[in-house]
Amino acid sequence: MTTSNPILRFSAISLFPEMFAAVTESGVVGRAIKKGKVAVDLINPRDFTTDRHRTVDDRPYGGGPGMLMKVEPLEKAIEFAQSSQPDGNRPGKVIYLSPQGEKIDHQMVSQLSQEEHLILLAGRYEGIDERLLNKHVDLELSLGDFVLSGGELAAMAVIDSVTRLVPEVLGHKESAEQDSFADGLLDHQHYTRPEVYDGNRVPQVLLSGNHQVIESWRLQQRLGRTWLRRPDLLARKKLTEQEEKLLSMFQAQFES
Ligand SMILES: COc1ccccc1CNc1ccc(C(N)=O)cn1
Repeated sequence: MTTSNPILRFSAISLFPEMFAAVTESGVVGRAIKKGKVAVDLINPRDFTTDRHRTVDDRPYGGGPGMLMKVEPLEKAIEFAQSSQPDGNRPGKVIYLSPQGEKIDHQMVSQLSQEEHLILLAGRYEGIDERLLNKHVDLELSLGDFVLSGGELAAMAVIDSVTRLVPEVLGHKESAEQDSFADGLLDHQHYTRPEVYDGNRVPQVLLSGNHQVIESWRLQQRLGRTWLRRPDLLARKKLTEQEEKLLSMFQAQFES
């Protein structure tokens, strides 16, 4: 079935393409694919091997533990992904997920959501040959300072977070804008039924029906929680006069 031109196309290059069913067959990404808003192609370097054993790993020069991804199959997979770009469009951006990459944050995700074609390279073993990286990779990105056994989970995190920001994917655009980090602050607390849970009541302000007071309380909680938990984020944010006032009231209560 040919979909109308998706807004954004992902090509995931991975030795374990079946892992991507976790995002392509459910939730926001699954629905966006059904709606033809995004597409996710799966490309397996093993399909580009020429030896009888379909070898995809290779030994590291200089010895040491572990293997690397074999250069030829991987390069052919990348070139295949790039060739699958409709004519006249900008070439796909090749992103390599690795612990050595630039830390991903909302700004980066937002920039990526403007692209037309993202080629995500999920590494396995100890990684890839540096010369292949220098030749083909446009952006090396990391989810954080920890090691996964493969880049697939990191690639799926990119697919999910970027897809949320593609216009009309979330339907009620609201929640993407309301996502924490969207404006550099953490999210406020959330409450739902029952009104009294485990002896704790829902904050009265949320039951008041006064939307102006509720919005102000929520903003104050976002400012206060960011101050308490992520002062690094707060330091990067220019606060309005109203925000300054709300935060200082929060700090006064906190320190009283
Ligand atoms: C030993 O694994 C590797 C070694 C080198 C490169 C890629 C991998 C694949 N693993 C990854 C990938 C990404 C992240 C991250 N922090 O984004 C963590 N692990």
